[in-house]
Amino acid sequence: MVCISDFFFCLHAHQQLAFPIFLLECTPSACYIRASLDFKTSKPKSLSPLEDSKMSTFPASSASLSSSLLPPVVDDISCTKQDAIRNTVNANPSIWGDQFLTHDEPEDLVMEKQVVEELKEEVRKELMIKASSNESMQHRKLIQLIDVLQRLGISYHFEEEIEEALQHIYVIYGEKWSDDNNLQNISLWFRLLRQQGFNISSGIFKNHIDNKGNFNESLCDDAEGMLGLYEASYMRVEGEELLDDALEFTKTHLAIIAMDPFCDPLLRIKIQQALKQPLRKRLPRLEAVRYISIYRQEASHNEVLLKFAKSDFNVVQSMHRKELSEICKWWKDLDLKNKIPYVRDRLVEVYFWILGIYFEPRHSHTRMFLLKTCIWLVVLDDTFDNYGTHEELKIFTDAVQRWSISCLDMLPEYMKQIYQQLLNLHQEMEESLKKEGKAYQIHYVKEMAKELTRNFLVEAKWLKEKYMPTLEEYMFVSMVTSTYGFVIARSYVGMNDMITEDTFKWVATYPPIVKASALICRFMNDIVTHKEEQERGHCASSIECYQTETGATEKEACEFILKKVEDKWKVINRESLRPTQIPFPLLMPVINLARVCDVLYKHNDGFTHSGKEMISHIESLLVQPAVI
Ligand SMILES: CC(C)=CCC/C(C)=C/COP(=O)(O)OP(=O)(O)O
Ligand SMILES: [Mg+2]
Repeated sequence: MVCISDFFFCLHAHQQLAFPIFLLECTPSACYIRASLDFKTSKPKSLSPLEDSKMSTFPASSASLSSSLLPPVVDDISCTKQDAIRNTVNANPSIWGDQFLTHDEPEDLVMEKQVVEELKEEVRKELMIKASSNESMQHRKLIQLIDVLQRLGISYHFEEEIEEALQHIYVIYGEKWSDDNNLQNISLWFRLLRQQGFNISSGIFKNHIDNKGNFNESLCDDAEGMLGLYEASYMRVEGEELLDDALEFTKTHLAIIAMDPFCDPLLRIKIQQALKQPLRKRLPRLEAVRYISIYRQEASHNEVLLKFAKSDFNVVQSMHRKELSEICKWWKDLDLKNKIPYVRDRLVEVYFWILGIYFEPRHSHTRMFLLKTCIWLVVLDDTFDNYGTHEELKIFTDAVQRWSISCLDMLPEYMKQIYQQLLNLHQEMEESLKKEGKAYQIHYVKEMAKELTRNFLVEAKWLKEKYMPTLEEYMFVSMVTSTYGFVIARSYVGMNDMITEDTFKWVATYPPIVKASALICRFMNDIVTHKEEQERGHCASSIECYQTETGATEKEACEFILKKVEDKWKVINRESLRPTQIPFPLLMPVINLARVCDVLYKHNDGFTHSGKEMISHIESLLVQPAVI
């Protein structure tokens, strides 16, 4: 009999918190908990604030944790009777079936690729001509061109040129946008520069305020200007009251304009879409689909840009379909859908999520690694949140901390494959990174996986002990279990040469922008999933924590949490202003991850239960070609 008696201390990346997980005794075929070092009775000296918190009563739903028959897959686990209490909620099957398993390249792809290559150079020239000019008229056209390129989803071809062009604009107009008093142009200048991380003052908008401090009512006649100001105001940081006011003012008046029966139909659509979701929160790839259809209706549209955007979209879509088909085959071979049926089969939705982080062809390799580990993440989340018993989860967490194939024997049968996959995926990536001299990166992502399971285990413990954390305690743990730190670190693996060891160290400390993105995900997810989760048995969410702490109603709690989401966006905006702690382009996955939540979790849990809107998003990215 092999005996392993061990303490594990959970070290949070930067807070240096420590607490024991458990004491184990294992045999190769069976494993059980010999003694559990309870948080309340076995505190080591340096404890997490979580451990010192008072335990309060948690209103567990009567429907929670139903004792049920174990499926055959776990029959051979030796565990105590109480360990066998598990949730058995099975997820709805994927709505996509085998639709994405194969992919045939469209016949006209070769031609589309040719169009892209030809038009790319034409657009590049135009960009360079405008960027090298000293005339303010050309500069006006330059920022309009950059805006269109970004919205059409083709700016990734010209990242260096756009960076240089905006640098140039910043040097000339860092304080004030030319003599042009046109609100649409000022707003565009402001938004583009802020989006690119240039710290320009919002004071310029004071010109549009009367002596009582209100925005001039005359602006209401300038719908395009108001639309521009509305989009610009979403670049606000904490304390920018002027932009808070601008947002309220434009929201109110744009809604009135859109209701006017004489409003131009295209303008009405643009306003309605903007009010539904501001540009700052839109996913670039979805924006490309939307904007191609809007732009072609604009009288002033440029035919070359439109053609280029359409062909490029279709070329990239075909590449995405190839990636997805590869992943579908991998997933089918693993057969986890049948082996562990409690897991949500949300392959396509995960792919959508990853495309939200980056869609560009150059990230294909990293995207595939990220994709596989994120699919694994859903398996992990459902194991912790749904199927695994507390004791099994402790064993699993321990095995992840040890990260060794020798741990396989201590795991319950159904967990073996999950664990094996974890090791395989990282092994595979490590080998590929070694060739590029970047193997060190794997160490950091492994550490974040360990941290993630430790925090998942804290939540499992809260549930088991019916413990109600304070909102602050909850945020501390749940920003990690949002999985965004884990995902952001992975999005950097093999990404490009800007990535250094410091990049990974940076993510691991959850700097403000990472924390903000993670909490946006956590809060938006909580608002739409907390009811269903509480019914099936889940640790308290931010909604329950806040309600318990303040006596607020559920509606009030949701409003409070939603307000926090807006505050976190202000943090993202502030933290993306230069000088940034890591190179500005590396912040894009962090920002995009926050954007994904505004699509997935705005009205319901679009990830778990793909509704009409999500289906339409996924189809527009992966099924329907762009047409003009
Ligand atoms: C690409 C990414 C980031 C994938 C993550 C998938 C995932 C775990 C979603 C949240 O599920 P949930 O609603 O069950 O979350 P939680 O259990 O944290 O509430
Ligand atoms: Mg979950």
